[in-house]
This record gives sequence, C-alpha cells and structure tokens, in this order.
Amino acid sequence: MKSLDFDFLKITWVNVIDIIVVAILLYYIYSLIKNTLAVNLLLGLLIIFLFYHLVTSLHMDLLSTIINKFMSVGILALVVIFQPEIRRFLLHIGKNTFLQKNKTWWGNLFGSKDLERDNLLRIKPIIDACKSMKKTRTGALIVFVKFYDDQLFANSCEIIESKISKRLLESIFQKHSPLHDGAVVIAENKIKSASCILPLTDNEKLPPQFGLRHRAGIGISENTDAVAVIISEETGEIAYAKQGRVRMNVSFGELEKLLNKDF
Ligand SMILES: Nc1ncnc2c1ncn2[C@@H]1O[C@H](COP(=O)(O)OP(=O)(O)OP(=O)(O)O)[C@@H](O)[C@H]1O
Repeated sequence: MKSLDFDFLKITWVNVIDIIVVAILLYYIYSLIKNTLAVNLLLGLLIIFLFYHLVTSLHMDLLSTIINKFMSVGILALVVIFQPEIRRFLLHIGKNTFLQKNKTWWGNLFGSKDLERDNLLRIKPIIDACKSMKKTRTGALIVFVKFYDDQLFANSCEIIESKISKRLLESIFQKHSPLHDGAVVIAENKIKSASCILPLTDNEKLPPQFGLRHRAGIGISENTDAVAVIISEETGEIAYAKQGRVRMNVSFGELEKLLNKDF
C-alpha cells in the first residue's frame, strides 16, 4: 500500500482512516454525553486514571495496588454507570441515524451557521407558546430530552409523536384539555408525549412555594439528562431546571439561549 514517508514517522492510508474513524467515534460519543451528567462521571474517571499513572510512576506500590484493583472492576462499573448512554448509542446505530437524523456533529465539525439558524427556528414555536401561556397564566411543564427513552416515560404518558407547534402546545396545556395535567416531553425534534407523570425531587432546600409542577420539573432533571421549562399557573413566571438546579424568572431571551444550548 502506498504510504506517506516522513523522517520520523510513516503513515499509511489505513492509519489515516483509522484515526478519522476514531475521531468521528469520539466526537459522536462526546455529542451524546455533552451537557449530561455522564460528562462529570467521565471526568472523575479520567482524574482517577491520571492519578493512577502518577502514583505508579512514583512507585507508591500500596496506593497503586488499591487503585489497580479498583480499576479492574472499572469496566463493569462503566457499563453499569453508562448503561443509558450505551443503550442510546446502540439504538442510534441501529436506527441508522448516524448521518441522516443527527446532523449536529456534522454541522459542529464544519461550523455551519445554517445549523444555528435551524435550531432557532426549531425553538421558536416553543418560545412563542411559552409567551402566550405566560400571558394567560396557563401552567405548563415541558421536558426536553435528547433521546426519548420509552422505558422512562412508559407508565403514564399519552403518545403524541407530532411536529412541534405553538398551537399544539397551547392546546395541550389549556385548562380544559384532558392532557393538561403532567408534562409534555419533547425529543428528537418532536412532541413525543403529553400528560407524563414525572418523579418528584425530594430536595428539602427548595422554597416552600414550589409545588408539584416545579418539583416534577426539577425531579426529572436530577437523574436524567433532561431539562425542564416550568410555567407557573399562579404567577406566569418561567423557571428552567437542569441537573437538579432551578433558575427562576427566566426571560424569553435567556430561554432561547438556554434551549439553543441544551436542546
Ligand atoms: N409528578 C408529576 N409529574 C408531572 N406533572 C405533575 C406532577 N405532579 C403534579 N404535576 C402537575 O402540576 C400541577 C400542580 O401544580 P402545583 O400547583 O402543585 O405546582 P406549582 O409548582 O405550585 O406550580 P404553579 O405555580 O403552577 O401552581 C398538576 O396539575 C399537574 O399538572
């Protein structure tokens, strides 16, 4: 096979393809876990790994033996910890969405401005619906997940599978709609389901005025990658929950930025 020769290294076309495939895989894994709790776990593992190499090179035998033992069960722990991400990854490969549906990585790779514009267009009906629900003091809970997990929402939700639309969101949450109780779940550019009952947070430090809607929005963001937009029926205020933390009085400009980043 023809190869490129340099003084200090020899690269074959197979090596080049190898590096490109690994880079694409790494990028894809990164885009799957970006903005999720898995990133923190991965960072933790990386620190342990670097620490292990440090103690080994310093010949700290006892410590390196302990870390070594800990790391030998690490693969198993990784599979358990990253089970949802691994599941999504395999599902995605199975659905052949690698190139067709998830164009984000492609756009990011080439810094496409179109993608940002498309994303804003995607978010617009949601922002518009929030504006009108805020005005009419319609309570709402909208959850955004990157990938819809049937298992997570199997018990309570009403499946919708529809294009995101302002009027549909308004209709779901209006007081006389049979679906207005519970959360709407948006994933993969669709309104996936409505009337979902979410796990409530048991965080005792939350202000007492936070009722069930806020607790459900915060609850789902604690243990999953989901973010939640909560519109208070009492005040019309918009709150944004992510990773168990809640941001109150979010303006529409902020909401647009947050959703553009997280959704
Ligand atoms: N587990 C849950 N999952 C999803 N939605 C829920 C859940 N529990 C309650 N809700 C929704 O929250 C509504 C009740 O909200 P509640 O008044 O307790 O909330 P709140 O946080 O005080 O907000 P608001 O300011 O709108 O009153 C219910 O009608 C229902 O739609």
